[in-house]
Amino acid sequence: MSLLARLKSTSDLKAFSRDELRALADEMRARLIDVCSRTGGHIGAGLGVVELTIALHAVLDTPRDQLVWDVGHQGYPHKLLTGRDEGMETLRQEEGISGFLKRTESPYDAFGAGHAATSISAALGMAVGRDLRGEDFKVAAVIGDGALSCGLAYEGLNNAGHSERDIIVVLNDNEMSIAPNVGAMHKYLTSVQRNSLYNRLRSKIGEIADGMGGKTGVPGTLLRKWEESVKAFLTPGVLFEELGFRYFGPIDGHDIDQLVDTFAAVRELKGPRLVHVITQKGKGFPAGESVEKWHALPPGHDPSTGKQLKASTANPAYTAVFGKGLAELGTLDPDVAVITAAMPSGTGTGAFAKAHPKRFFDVGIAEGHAVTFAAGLATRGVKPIVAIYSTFLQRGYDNVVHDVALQHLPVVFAMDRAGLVGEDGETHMGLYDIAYMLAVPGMTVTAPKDGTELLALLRAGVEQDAGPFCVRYPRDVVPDAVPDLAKIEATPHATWEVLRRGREVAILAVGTMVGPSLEAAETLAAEGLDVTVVNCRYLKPYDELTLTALLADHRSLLVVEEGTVVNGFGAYMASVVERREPSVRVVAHGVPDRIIYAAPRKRQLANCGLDATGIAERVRALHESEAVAG
Ligand SMILES: Cc1ncc(C[n+]2csc(CCOP(=O)(O)OP(=O)(O)O)c2C)c(N)n1
Ligand SMILES: CC(=O)[C@@H](O)[C@H](O)COP(=O)(O)O
Ligand SMILES: [Mg+2]
Repeated sequence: MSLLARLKSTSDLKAFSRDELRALADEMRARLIDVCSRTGGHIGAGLGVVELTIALHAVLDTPRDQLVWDVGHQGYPHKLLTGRDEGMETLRQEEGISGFLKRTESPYDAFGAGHAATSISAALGMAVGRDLRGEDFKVAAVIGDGALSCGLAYEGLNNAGHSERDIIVVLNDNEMSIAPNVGAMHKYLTSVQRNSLYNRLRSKIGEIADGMGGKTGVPGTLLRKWEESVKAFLTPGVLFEELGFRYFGPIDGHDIDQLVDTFAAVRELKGPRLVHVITQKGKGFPAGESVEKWHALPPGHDPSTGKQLKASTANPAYTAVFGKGLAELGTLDPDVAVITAAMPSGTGTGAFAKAHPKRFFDVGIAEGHAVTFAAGLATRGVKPIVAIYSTFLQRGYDNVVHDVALQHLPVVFAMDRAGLVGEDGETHMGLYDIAYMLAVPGMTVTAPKDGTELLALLRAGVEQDAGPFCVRYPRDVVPDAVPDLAKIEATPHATWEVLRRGREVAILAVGTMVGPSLEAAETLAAEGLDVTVVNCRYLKPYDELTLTALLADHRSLLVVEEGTVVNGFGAYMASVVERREPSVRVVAHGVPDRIIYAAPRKRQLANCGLDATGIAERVRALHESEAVAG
């Protein structure tokens, strides 16, 4: 029987020998590599924390003790140990095991996440809640070195450090974010970690102590004090100790003995303490460790090489089109600068970074900072493009309003992964950007219907200097063949495109919804219902002339958008039309006001009625209700 199969609860780990724990780690790695080759997912982070996960569950009394994982993308080994081994075959699938941790999935998942750097704050809240209610358990947060580039992590450390609460922070330091980690904190951690002087002194102290009969007795105590002060100078302990934490480490995150012994000792202490653990991201992946590509892999890959088994015949992704166009734009316009918040590959900005390294900035997982930094650049005549996922820009919303919009600064927001994102599920949905950007005074809000229009809108954003400008595009492939950026002209400001002329009902389609709306219109035409289809590439400011013309010869408008229906473009158009032509009915058709969970993107679109079938159905219903109303 495999060791994993023997494990009925995490408390069984306490009876495992150290050799069994090591064998369990090997078994878990093999299982993760195998299962992820079919399901895809965040393989790299999990492989790096196999021993760490085993040690934490072996020492802590989970789920009574609260174990909080930052982001949750490294939670696969935790899932294996907490009753979800079999379910792993459904990882990231509809109604399957989530790719992140979820309170509804298991009592072992103390706190849900998907966005970075929430763990320390959440753990402190739990520790304070425990104390207020007079309860007795431990709370531990595991946070990565990448997440330490995020301001929220310091807010948590700052608050926890001098609180005197009983809380353990485990810093999982693998020198990687998704890409290699960046920033001063990263340099500090690695310079200390690699400090051979400390490592040499530490072993020297050990030798001397052995010669004196160990570290007990008066000379031994002195030696230990000396070691502590050497450590204070040469390890990151100083920084964390100044913040109010007792610091332990750095320790080898793949050495079960060191991990279990350290956590066992640290668990018994009180107050804020931080254990610094050094790990290898992707450890044991047959094709090598610590590689950015192994952060996440698609389903159906070769477990020994990470390569996709079936070559894709699909068109390029919007991200790839954007990335290529961006690099070309950087060549045409020397004032363009690009900013990413730790997502260089995800946002496709690698080609720009390579071609124009001085104008490329990876600021770490620091979305708010990225936005305000861009605002600063814009004050000096630089043309900043913030390439960011829609979901992560939520972190920078105050900065968008306060630092960019109120000062009318021409910052371009290239919002990738806007709309339904598929298997990452609810934490990563880009469903709110239309609503939150439309609400910002002076913000130009746009969405392209295809790759060519994406680049045309990008040009429009960079060529204007009136104020902030955003363009949203999906986690999908483009429907068209895209020419070089130099051959594409900027989309004229505040214009729509009437793609099909009909009567009675006009579909106002936003971005990705243009294609399926045209398809729906063809189906409806075959049934004798002739509808107008408009590509509303500018959501704000909208096209006054075209709207006026539509209001003159249509009885109703169906606004179709891949974003929340609450306060989206449909709601905006309804308020505009109500003032201008109250006899025309406006109906919003977007993502319903509920949480959308993991599933293939196509299924998510269909479930929301945002495919040709769903749109046609909605038009029919609208037309029928108009007919009844006379
Ligand atoms: C707010 C936010 N921005 C960006 C991301 C995308 N992201 C997911 S994991 C990750 C890297 C995290 O690095 P680290 O904390 O060191 O964990 P590791 O993957 O190295 O284990 C990033 C940037 C995110 N999840 N949340
Ligand atoms: C964990 C995390 O936040 C990222 O790794 C995210 O899952 C990337 O999403 P994409 O796969 O859409 O780039
Ligand atoms: Mg890391």
